[in-house]
Amino acid sequence: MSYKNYKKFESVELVNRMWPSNTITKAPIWCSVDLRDGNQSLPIPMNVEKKTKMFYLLKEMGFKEIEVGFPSASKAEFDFTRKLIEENMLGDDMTIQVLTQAREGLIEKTFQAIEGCKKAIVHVYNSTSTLQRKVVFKKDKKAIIDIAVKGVKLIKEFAKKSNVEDIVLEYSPESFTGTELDFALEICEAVIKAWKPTEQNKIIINLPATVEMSMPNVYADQIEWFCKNISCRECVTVSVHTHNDRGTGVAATELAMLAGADRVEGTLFGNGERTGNLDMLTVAMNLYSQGIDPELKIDDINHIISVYEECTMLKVHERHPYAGELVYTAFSGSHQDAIKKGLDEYNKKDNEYWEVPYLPINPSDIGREYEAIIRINSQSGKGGIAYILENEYGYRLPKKMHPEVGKLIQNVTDKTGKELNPQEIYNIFEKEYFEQDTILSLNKFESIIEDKNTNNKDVKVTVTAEVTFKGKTKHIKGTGNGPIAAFVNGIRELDIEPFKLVEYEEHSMNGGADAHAVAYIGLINEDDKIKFGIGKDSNINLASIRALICAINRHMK
Ligand SMILES: CC(=O)SCCNC(=O)CCNC(=O)[C@H](O)C(C)(C)COP(=O)(O)OP(=O)(O)OC[C@H]1O[C@@H](n2cnc3c(N)ncnc32)[C@H](O)[C@@H]1OP(=O)(O)O
Ligand SMILES: CC(C)C(=O)C(=O)O
Repeated sequence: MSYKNYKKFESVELVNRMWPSNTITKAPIWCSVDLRDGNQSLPIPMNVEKKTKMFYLLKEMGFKEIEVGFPSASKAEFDFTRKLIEENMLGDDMTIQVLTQAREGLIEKTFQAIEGCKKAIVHVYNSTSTLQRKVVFKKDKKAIIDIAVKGVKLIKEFAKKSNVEDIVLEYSPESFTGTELDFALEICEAVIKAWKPTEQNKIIINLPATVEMSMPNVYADQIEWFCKNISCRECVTVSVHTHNDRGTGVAATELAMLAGADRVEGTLFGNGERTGNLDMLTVAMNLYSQGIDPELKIDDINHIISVYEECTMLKVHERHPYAGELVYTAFSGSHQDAIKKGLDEYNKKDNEYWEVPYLPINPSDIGREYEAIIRINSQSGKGGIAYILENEYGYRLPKKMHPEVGKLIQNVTDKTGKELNPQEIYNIFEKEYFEQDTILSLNKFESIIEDKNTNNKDVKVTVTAEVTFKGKTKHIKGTGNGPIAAFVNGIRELDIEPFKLVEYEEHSMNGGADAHAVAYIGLINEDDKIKFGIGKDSNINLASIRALICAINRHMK
């Protein structure tokens, strides 16, 4: 490796740079190039059937401008464009965009492809970069301008003859980021002069980072410089089209929007040449998470992923922003703890804004509500485990019980090193608290409130019960100010190590006919060790007694 083989990207001389102080307040005009730029970079390009499927997805999502292909490139591209038009697949408010090189035969074929369409954007490009002028075209600047202008004039002629009611021209100085800015401006001015746009019939000038060559702030400088220097700015829709070679395609687009871009081209999940195009979904979700309407329908991200994966045969990465399988999941203890507390707090009141630690958006906004937000492995903590037991199984463990249950599960994840799914967690929990070998068990139970007329303080409860203790049947009787106290007094005669009841919580579970009470009891023994028991029953008194017996058994085990 030799870093000396590479040259530094020159910064832009921009006086009174404005974009750093600007803010984004609305969605740009979106244009999906999935069916063209996305398609041209696939090992197996989409056929007409897959393009149709992808088209309907983009339509459903609310894209009004879609680059449907490069009709002069192949039969599939041409046939798909025809199908769209002939089968009337476009919505009234939609415009198709078609790409062509600035070559007569290709332009002619492009116009044949869009025959009969109401409105179309004809997108013509030629590379303008210093490098491509030298090594690909071997032409000077004037000759490169000639290619563009001739192409535009041809489009104008074909447009006059065409039956398409409304034709918008888009011109891309391809490899804009590798082009001297003054030359990019010069060629665009020549194109504008040849096309003669007006405020009502604007031209789209698309400034692609065909290859991402610099930091996103430099791209923003290029866009601001261009917007400030182009004549007839009001007749021009400035469009950006970034790629992701340095991994900053999203950042470059967002800064370009600050710098004056009106329109954004990109693809779903950033499919496209090499490292891909701009991921439009990420930009849209970034807007959404700042309280700005993205003007795209993204509320069923799983559906979008499934159509995308089927059509492109690519996979959305597990860590993909907003969409990846793991992005709404926390394995690590401190994250889980904070998420659980944040969700508890959020669900308590009518909050105006979503604010939950580690979750920039509410996953349910994009249809991810059924996903396990918290997943458990050896990095996880008690908060996450408590979250699973509560959310999946309805057990609201007392806070003081979390360390005990956490340890129970962590012992298993430490041993196996594997992730435990909720069912596996529940199985361990159930075995520990409901299916343990018992030293003490309850066979029959009856409680009588002795003095109904006194106020609560003086209520006396007498409990009679049959229990099995160390394999022998025993009948016990005890009195106390409640069923638990009465039962505790009743079992004093058994040979049970002394304990003190220090924690008690209860809640109901499920509803209607299937309702249960769940009680949690924490006992400390003479060594000051706390152990919890859980009891579940349709009767709250019995739930408490069962919790007490469970805690005793766990202590004596
Ligand atoms: C950055 C981008 O994504 S741009 C879009 C790129 N997408 C695609 O290329 C996908 C579809 N393309 C194709 O199927 C084919 O390239 C076609 C059908 C368009 C053209 O095919 P061909 O003419 O057989 O081959 P090819 O593309 O190699 O043509 C290169 C010639 O066109 C010239 N050329 C390349 N781009 C342009 C342009 N935008 N305008 C005018 N001429 C161009 C080249 O200089 C070269 O000229 P030469 O033959 O005199 O050396
Ligand atoms: C045709 C142009 C806009 C392009 O796809 C690119 O430069 O990446």
